[in-house]
Amino acid sequence: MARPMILDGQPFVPVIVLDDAERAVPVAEALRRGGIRCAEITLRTPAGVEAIAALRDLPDFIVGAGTVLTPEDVDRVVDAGARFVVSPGLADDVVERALALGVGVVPGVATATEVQRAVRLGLDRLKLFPAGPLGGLGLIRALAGPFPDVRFLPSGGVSAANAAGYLADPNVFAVSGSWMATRELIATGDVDAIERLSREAVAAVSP
Ligand SMILES: O=C(O)C(=O)C[C@H](O)[C@H](O)COP(=O)(O)O
Repeated sequence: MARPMILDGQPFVPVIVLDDAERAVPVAEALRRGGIRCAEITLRTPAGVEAIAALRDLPDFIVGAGTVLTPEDVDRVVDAGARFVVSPGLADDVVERALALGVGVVPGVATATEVQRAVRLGLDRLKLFPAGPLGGLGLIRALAGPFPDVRFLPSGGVSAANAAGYLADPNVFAVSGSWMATRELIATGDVDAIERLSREAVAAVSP
């Protein structure tokens, strides 16, 4: 039985890479108009922390941080208002700091060894990264054998074409990716496309 978590009820976690923090609010509002109410703002760009701060008080929207690599990263994104942190890989000190601060934490795993270590840290929601190259649903099915209580957030190669397939798997709690708000759409300010792609993603999994 999975413990409650901040991303419950959010099947899509957009991965947002911002070159300019001023784009954060228009992008998040476009996601929200399309029916997506959370985003992972990556620390891949220097604008990341400022963008998280810009979104912390946006109503009906959960902001988190991605590419969180160190405990110091956890501190600065939580200070800025992040309510969950995501990492590409598994680092015990990052997980421990996030748990101590009481924010959601979804580290990346790619092997059974890493799943086992994450479970021992007390986690049952893990990002599978990079999901596509690693084997996608086939790997999730295989890992669900020894780890039936673990639920995954596939990321890396998730698209409009395969998102619904992932989400139909009982060991997937959400999918993440950049396809509905690519760096290019963000840079050109094409919020209409971001809204449309978000709406299409949501519609594809709605009953
Ligand atoms: O930035 C991070 O911290 C990451 O872990 C990587 C992202 O989750 C994937 O790069 C998203 O993959 P795409 O949807 O294929 O673009």
